[in-house]
Amino acid sequence: MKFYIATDHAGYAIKAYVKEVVTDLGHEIIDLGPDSADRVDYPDYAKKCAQAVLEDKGSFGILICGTGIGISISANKVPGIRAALCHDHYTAKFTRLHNDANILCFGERVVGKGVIADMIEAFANTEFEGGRHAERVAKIEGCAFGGDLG
Ligand SMILES: O=C(CO)[C@H](O)[C@H](O)COP(=O)(O)O
Repeated sequence: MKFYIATDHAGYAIKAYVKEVVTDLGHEIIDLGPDSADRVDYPDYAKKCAQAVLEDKGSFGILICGTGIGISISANKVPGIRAALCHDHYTAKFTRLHNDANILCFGERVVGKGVIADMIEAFANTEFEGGRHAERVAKIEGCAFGGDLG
């Protein structure tokens, strides 16, 4: 699998560890910045990662800020992106199974290294289940445009 990763300043410190975990699992990871812990705005990096994931079909993203909230909200403004704010193995597994999430988000100020490694493994090793979930996922884009959900 190929992953793109981006953070804000509050997710910068953990980024090296996350890249190591992804590489150790045998996946590729491309760093979209930032390159220092200087203060930045998370929507800028959410957008960068979301665009990379959409342009590179079949790839996935990892986005990290302090809580994971702002960066996931921002990424989800981009049509076609399903960015999941996860907190544990269960949420990371089920967002692939049921939501076909294409970006994993979490907060550096919220979860520790063990949980992060667990979430990445669950996210990377789980396929979308399809079936009844495919219809629901298809309706998500309807929500994005505020239009017909039927
Ligand atoms: O978690 C976040 C957004 O949801 C940000 O990382 C957080 O708001 C950054 O805060 P500060 O500028 O005080 O470091």
